Amino acid sequence: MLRDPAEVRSALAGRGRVGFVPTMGYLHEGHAELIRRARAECEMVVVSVFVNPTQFGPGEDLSRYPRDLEGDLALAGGAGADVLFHPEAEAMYPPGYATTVRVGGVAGPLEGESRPGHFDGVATVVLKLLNLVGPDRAYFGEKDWQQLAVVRRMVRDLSVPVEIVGVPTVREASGLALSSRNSYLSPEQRARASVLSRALRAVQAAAASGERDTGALRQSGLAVLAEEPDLTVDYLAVVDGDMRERPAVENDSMTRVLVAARLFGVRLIDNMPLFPELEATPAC
Ligand SMILES: Nc1ncnc2c1ncn2[C@@H]1O[C@H](COP(=O)(O)OP(=O)(O)OP(=O)(O)O)[C@@H](O)[C@H]1O
Ligand SMILES: CC(C)(CO)[C@@H](O)C(=O)[O-]
Ligand code: BAL
Repeated sequence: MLRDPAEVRSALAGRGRVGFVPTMGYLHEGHAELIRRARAECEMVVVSVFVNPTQFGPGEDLSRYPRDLEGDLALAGGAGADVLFHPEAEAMYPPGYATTVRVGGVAGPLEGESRPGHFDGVATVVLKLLNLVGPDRAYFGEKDWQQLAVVRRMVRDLSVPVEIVGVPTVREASGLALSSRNSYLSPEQRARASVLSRALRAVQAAAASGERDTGALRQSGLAVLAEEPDLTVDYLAVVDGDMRERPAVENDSMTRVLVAARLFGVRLIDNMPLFPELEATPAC
């Protein structure tokens, strides 16, 4: 394990192609899938575990975010990581730190509206981590679809020399997307949280039966979410590859349905392609 940001690059120098998996820890099988993909494609695999304070808003769950460094070391190593990078917040943001990366466009709607400043924190820490590690490829989960779009935009706009790889969402048998925040839920609550993926599938089914009106597609998902009395919808949106909602959807592999909702006080997000049969991992 490495803790000093100044040491990471030198530890990797001359060791071949580097794959990087940035995380906030409390690793699960979703993270393991990213690490295995990196292991299959790169000579060196670096996983970072850093609960980045700048991407949490006031009143969000920074102080109670789950942590388990021993478990993370075991899971990351088991999935094929060579190095676990776990910096201190003070080392990443030393006194006097005064720079923020702000992505426009794709970062604006949805999570951008619900969590003001969130993507500034994500973009800033991801750029710092990419600069510190210097990977050839960096792996991000499709579970955070908008985050993946924000990172791709930033990397293109700032000419960061890295290939961004998106990895499909790993789910429980119930359909629930794996997420560190699922640990806030009891087993019974977790079973009920599968309502999110059922809502997304209902939207897919409506599209498969020919519906193209965005409002009607949304309604088919909202109707499923309404079956769960303890759920508050934050958003359910059908968007294009630029995260824009349009009156009618196009039969495009980048058309996506995204949902965010609060269930038993826990904020969960998920997404699926509207036309799964067209799904193609977008080129870097
Ligand atoms: N179920 C999953 N399948 C694939 N990738 C995932 C999954 N869950 C998380 N990831 C990816 O792992 C990386 C690190 O995510 P993070 O550490 O925030 O985990 P998380 O489970 O998404 O946590 P949170 O509950 O805070 O959203 C991100 O690129 C994220 O998209
Ligand atoms: C990309 C990331 C590690 C930045 O802190 C975080 O947003 C996450 O875990 O998805
Ligand atoms: N996986 C997204 C990180 C966050 O919610 O802050």
